Amino acid sequence: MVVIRSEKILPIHLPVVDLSTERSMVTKLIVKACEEYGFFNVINHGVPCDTIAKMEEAAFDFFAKPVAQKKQLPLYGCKNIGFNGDMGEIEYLLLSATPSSIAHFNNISNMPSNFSCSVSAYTEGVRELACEILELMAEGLGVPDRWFLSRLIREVDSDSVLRFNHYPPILNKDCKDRDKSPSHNHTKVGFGEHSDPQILTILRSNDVGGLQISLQDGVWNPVAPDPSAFCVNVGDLLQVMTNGRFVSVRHRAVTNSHKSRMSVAYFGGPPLDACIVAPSVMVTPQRPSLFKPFTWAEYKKVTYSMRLGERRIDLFRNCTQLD
Ligand SMILES: C=C1C[C@]23C[C@@]1(O)CC[C@H]2[C@@]12CC[C@H](O)[C@@](C)(C(=O)O1)[C@H]2[C@@H]3C(=O)O
Ligand SMILES: O=C(O)CCC(=O)C(=O)O
Ligand SMILES: [Fe+2]
Repeated sequence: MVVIRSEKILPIHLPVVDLSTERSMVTKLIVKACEEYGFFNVINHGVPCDTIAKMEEAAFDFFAKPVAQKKQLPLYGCKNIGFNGDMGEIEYLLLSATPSSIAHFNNISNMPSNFSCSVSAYTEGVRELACEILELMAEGLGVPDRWFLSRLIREVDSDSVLRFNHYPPILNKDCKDRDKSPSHNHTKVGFGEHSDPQILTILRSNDVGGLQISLQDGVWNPVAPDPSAFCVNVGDLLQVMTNGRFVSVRHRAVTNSHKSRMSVAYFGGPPLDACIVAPSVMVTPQRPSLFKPFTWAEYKKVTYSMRLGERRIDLFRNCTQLD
């Protein structure tokens, strides 16, 4: 029997972390946000407005081009997400963002030069921000090696990715006449429900809402857009490396009926051969090790063989755990 669960929509305000405030305060706030929401907004982040504006302008220019021209770029995708049949009302660009590939963005054929320059500057800015946040997390968690997380995405062979998502406006005609109540939003799924597999995601969007997070099964919490902030979220690997203290929360993006939405996500990932395991301070008799150790190559292989919404992290749980 197929059970159809009705979805509840409850708007939410994410915790806001102001990086210009006192360090010990910031570390505490970040830890609390990652334990309770897996998501937070960061302000006074240090990435220059000009770098963000140039990247966004170049990306909008790219998405405004005719489809035939966009399709010439091998990094471009439309409607199909991944290789396992997932579809969404989305078009996107997916780029490797390792330190060495950023340096070679200019050599990608068909990539307009203003785009590659602005994307390189942006990627360097958000990678630095991701490293800073990972160091604050390590401090907040009381891990003696403050760089145990940031080192993984600073490495030359770190496997990070940059994704530009463009959601054209779509009015869901099926809903139009059926239910006109304001609580029923006439939207379509642009990017289906999933968790991010890497360590940390740094997401930015224009001022159009669409991101929703799920803190409870069957309940979707729309997140208000804030173009002056970065939305940071815990990835699966960080959940493992904190022995489950931080949560990799499922999220999705819906389209807006009237306005174009663009989000840009930097996914900080480690080198393929990095061993993913929680440091000893995170494992105690009260909190035994929840996950088996694995390499990012192993996790990535499983991830890419599965559908977007599948709970891949469960395959790496220790069987003795209770939760
Ligand atoms: C269906 C898929 C797309 C995805 C790889 C996967 O097999 C499952 C995870 C998906 C995801 C979600 C977060 C990021 O957008 C992404 C780049 C990633 O690392 O994992 C995508 C993958 C993708 O679009 O290729
Ligand atoms: O567009 C968004 O706000 C979310 C995109 C996302 O979750 C992703 O790219 O993994
Ligand atoms: Fe995501």
